[in-house]
Amino acid sequence: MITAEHLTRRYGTRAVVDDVSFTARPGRVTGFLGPNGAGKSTTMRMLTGLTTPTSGRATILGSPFRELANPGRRVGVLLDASAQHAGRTGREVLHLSARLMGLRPGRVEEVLATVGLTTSEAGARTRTYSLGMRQRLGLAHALLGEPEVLILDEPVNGLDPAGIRWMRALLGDFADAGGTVLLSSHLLREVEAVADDLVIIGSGRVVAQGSVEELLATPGTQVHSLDDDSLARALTAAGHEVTRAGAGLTTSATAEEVGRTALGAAVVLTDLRPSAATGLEDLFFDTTAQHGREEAAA
Ligand SMILES: Nc1ncnc2c1ncn2[C@@H]1O[C@H](COP(=O)(O)OP(=O)(O)OP(=O)(O)O)[C@@H](O)[C@H]1O
Repeated sequence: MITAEHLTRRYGTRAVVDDVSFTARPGRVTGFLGPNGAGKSTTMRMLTGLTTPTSGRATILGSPFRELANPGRRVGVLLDASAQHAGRTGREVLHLSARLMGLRPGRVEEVLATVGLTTSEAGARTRTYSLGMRQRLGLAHALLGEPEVLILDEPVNGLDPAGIRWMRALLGDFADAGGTVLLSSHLLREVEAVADDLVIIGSGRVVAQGSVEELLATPGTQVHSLDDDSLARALTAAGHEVTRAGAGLTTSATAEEVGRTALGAAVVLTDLRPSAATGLEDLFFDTTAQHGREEAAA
């Protein structure tokens, strides 16, 4: 289990992560999706204790990451696949970490086989690796300590379609065995293929979250009003789901229900239409376009 509670990180006066809350549950692959610069890496760095939040809190398996004893055996982390020592071989990188974590002999060979790095690839210096090989080594490193939780920043980046299919199977098996997986991506198609749940972020804020099925099946209504806060409260109180979509709201309520709720709450509607989010792609564009990025589903 990974929990982010009101995580905020400011640089100067700018909040690059702004009040981000979500839970990644065991047995599920949670995709953390957003355009370039949305704040995914900064959030992951806060989850793993590398960046201190300005406010808010993150826990993994019930504790802040920095308080976990032997964290490599609880949480596998892949934040930057290029961060490995360029002059070491893949096998050396893994052996060093295995020794630090006190792992059983044979674990390195096991994990190399899991990620599909051949004997000759494992024996080559990492400076010669392609991006796809780096991702496989990074994943091997994350899996090495047989953790319960995986936190992976853009792990699919650089993999070919067969590699993406392989990654989906591997992460799916990890979650099926009770593990928790959080992986980020700026590419909707990649994450859609891998994730059970999604947290979508734009300009540092969570703009939508839920299971892929829920988010895919977003029939309902898009609404703009002169007082979205009051309308959101009234709709929620009436039992409807409400998602912030930049300026405006998306809700599970029908247009008539929105109209009646707005009347009861004395809120003036300025726009009311069936939700355009008929698929994840629409949803992703809807929720991120207002945040100034168009290339995200490229
Ligand atoms: N140390 C820092 N100082 C100042 N600004 C920073 C710092 N680290 C990140 N930022 C800014 O915070 C914003 C979010 O960056 P972040 O790397 O978290 O985004 P991201 O969603 O991971 O994007 P990408 O997909 O491009 O990696 C960016 O505008 C970035 O320039």
